[in-house]
Amino acid sequence: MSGLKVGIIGATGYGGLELIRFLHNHPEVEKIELFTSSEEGAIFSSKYGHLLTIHDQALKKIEAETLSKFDVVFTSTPSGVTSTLLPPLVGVGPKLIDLSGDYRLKDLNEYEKWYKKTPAPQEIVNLSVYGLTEWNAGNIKSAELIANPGCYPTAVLLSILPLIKERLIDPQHLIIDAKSGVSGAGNKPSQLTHYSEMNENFAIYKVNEHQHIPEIEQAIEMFADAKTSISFNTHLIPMTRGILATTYAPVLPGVTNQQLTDCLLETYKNHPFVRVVTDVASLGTNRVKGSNYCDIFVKLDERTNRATIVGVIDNLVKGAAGQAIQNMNVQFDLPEKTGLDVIPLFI
Ligand SMILES: NC(=O)C1=CN([C@@H]2O[C@H](COP(=O)(O)OP(=O)(O)OC[C@H]3O[C@@H](n4cnc5c(N)ncnc54)[C@H](OP(=O)(O)O)[C@@H]3O)[C@@H](O)[C@H]2O)C=CC1
Ligand SMILES: CC(=O)N[C@@H](CCC(=O)OP(=O)(O)O)C(=O)O
Repeated sequence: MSGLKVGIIGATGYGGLELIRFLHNHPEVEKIELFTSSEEGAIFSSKYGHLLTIHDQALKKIEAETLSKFDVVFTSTPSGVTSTLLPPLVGVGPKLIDLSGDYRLKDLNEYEKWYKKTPAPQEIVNLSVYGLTEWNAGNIKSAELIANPGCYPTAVLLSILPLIKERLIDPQHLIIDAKSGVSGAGNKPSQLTHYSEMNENFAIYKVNEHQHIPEIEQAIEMFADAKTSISFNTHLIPMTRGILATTYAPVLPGVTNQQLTDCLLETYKNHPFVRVVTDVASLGTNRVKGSNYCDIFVKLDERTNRATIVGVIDNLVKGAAGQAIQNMNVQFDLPEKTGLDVIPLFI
């Protein structure tokens, strides 16, 4: 299908801006309209000067009637918003792709516990499809509502799922240590992201309480058929974009380094956005910056019989807007790279 009409709710946020950047060059997208909850009528390029002459349109009010006429509606809003915003739009026309955490957790008690918000109706959560593209394309294809994965879960899951599924590592003792750039926290200022407190600082936050813990555990059960309790912690790095997540996992008896690497290569041989890096010198956030790539790496520590597994993404692209558009491509039978085939920024 070509000539897609796309609406973006939360266009003024960081995820929204990245959706616009990629959809602007998407050959099958004919029209992009931008919706706001707080700045109706504002000219978008007067808020974001880098879009001058490119997106000079006025921001529109969020109305179900207007949105129902689009082919796709992306929502890039804080958690707790789409749980009430999206149910009236389900099944009335547009494919819905939600970048927030509101539809990712199937157990509503878990959602309430980790997000501390009122959950969406269970029947709508039940029909939502988890949008980890490389692992769920079959279901994504026909989904009415996609729960786009969180940024950390994307980096973690793409790197560890193949090794758990092939029973090369022990899922019961996973220790995951993840670091993120500041754009992961969105554009709303906070104490955590305050420049003078974040710059030249390296901090741990949400210790043992990060909302992505149940999401990662749910996906390990869903895609690799293993129930597990992970240790997962997150750190803020004084840079704008990027996530690097390192998992430490015991390998099962007799497993070799070559088997671990071969498993990743085999799993992703037909997936253009996941690159298996074998030279660690080529691994880092600037190798994926601005792009939809996820770079992964594994190395066995023969002294401890533990594997060190690394996943690297740009949190705003593969961790948010890029994966959301990759999912749209799957839904509309387009090659996954359509509109996303850009080279990382590197420098
Ligand atoms: N930043 C990242 O790296 C990632 C973010 N996410 C998730 O994606 C979502 C968006 O993140 P991000 O873009 O960083 O966040 P931002 O804070 O940058 O932007 C969120 C936008 O949501 C809109 N908004 C706020 N309240 C409401 C409301 N009540 N109704 C409708 N719209 C509202 C605002 O626009 P306006 O005032 O114009 O309506 C705002 O610009 C979040 O749920 C986040 O957790 C997921 C993966 C990665
Ligand atoms: C650096 C930073 O603060 N990152 C955010 C990522 C938030 C996110 O993407 O979370 P949901 O989509 O699950 O709400 C965090 O750690 O909470």
